Order: sequence, then C-alpha cells, then structure tokens
Amino acid sequence: MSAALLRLERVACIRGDRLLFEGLSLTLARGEALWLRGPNGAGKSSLIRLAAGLLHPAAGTVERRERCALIDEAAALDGELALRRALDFWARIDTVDGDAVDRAVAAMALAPLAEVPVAMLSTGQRKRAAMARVIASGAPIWLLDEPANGMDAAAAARLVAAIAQHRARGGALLLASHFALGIPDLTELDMGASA
Ligand SMILES: Nc1ncnc2c1ncn2[C@@H]1O[C@H](COP(=O)(O)OP(=O)(O)OP(=O)(O)O)[C@@H](O)[C@H]1O
Repeated sequence: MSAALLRLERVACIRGDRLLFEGLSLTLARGEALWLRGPNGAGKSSLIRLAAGLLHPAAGTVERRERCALIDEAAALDGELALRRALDFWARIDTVDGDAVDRAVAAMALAPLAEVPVAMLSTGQRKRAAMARVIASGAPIWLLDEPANGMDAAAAARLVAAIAQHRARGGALLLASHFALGIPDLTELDMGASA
C-alpha cells in the first residue's frame, strides 16, 4: 500500500472569528483525485490553502509528504514578463528544466502566446498559463482551486487530459470546484452548508 502524499487529521479552520469546519480528516494517495464540493462560502478554498500551508489549522495536523503546486485566485506569474519568461522563472525555483516548460506549454496550447506579457492575457489564457506552471513544476501534489474558471471547452479538455496524465504518473489532486469537469474516478468530499 502506498503512503498518503497528503494527510489532514481532525483539522479545524477559523477565518475571521468564524469556525468554518472542524474534525475534518482526509488522505490523498498517489493517483487519487479528491473533489471538494459545496456551496459558496463552504470553505473549499480555505481547505486548499490549509493543504498548501498558506493557512494554519486552528486544530489538527496537515502533513505533506511531497511538493505541492497551487492554483488559486492569486496570480503566481509576473504580469510584466512575457509568458515564457514568467514560466521559466518558476521553473528555476522548482528546479525543473526547459523541457518541462516546453511540455507544459504544449499541454496547454500556449506556444503562440509565449512572447505576450502575462498582464495582457485574457482571463482564460491566464488560467491556462497558471495551469502550465503547475504542470511544469513536476510537483506530485496538485492543489487546484477552480482551475477551469474562465477556460473555454478546448482548454478545459486540455486541463482534464493533463490531470489524467499527472495521476497516471503517480501524482494526486485536490480539486475545489463547483463542477466535476468530467474528471473520471473522483472521490467526493462534500463540504456541506455555506458559511
Ligand atoms: N481572509 C479572510 N478573513 C475572514 N474570513 C474569510 C477570509 N477569507 C475567506 N473568509 C470567509 O471564509 C468562508 C469560506 O470561504 P472560502 O473562500 O473558503 O469558501 P469557498 O467554499 O471556496 O467558496 P466559493 O465557492 O465562493 O469559492 C467565507 O464565509 C468567507 O467569507
């Protein structure tokens, strides 16, 4: 049996002065995709940020056994850089080579946009660029908060294909989304009522 890449044990999350959830436990194994679903305000993004280490749990533990790559509403790519240079910047931080960036650019069909400054990309193009950064990172744990928002059907299909390849290579995925996006074999975690 393979060890979990990510494990949350009896985690509680407080934002502002409100308890969003408590006693929440989950494990994410290699090849697994866990879909966080629930209404606006249920705490899906907060759980993703807890998993990433960007929020600290009010109780419980978060254990990451591997590197994570995150998409959330915050922009990771430098808006002033041409897309390719912005991706190369992150590749150096992630210590991956140019081939990894080439493959990620191809996976999200971004080659024609390589020289366009990130700030000039459209909403969907920016989401594709963010996804390319995740793909290029080589991180085994993907934490994706509404990754398909703003993507057209072709881009969403590329996202689903990239997720399938990631899982086939032993990667895992925590997905916060209002839609299953057509991803097969998802484990669901219903975050319940809105906060
Ligand atoms: N920085 C913050 N300070 C205080 N409260 C916050 C903060 N960020 C989020 N919240 C609150 O935490 C609750 C959960 O927010 P979160 O973004 O995790 O929900 P969500 O399930 O991802 O919602 P959505 O479906 O709208 O994206 C909301 O009530 C929100 O107002």
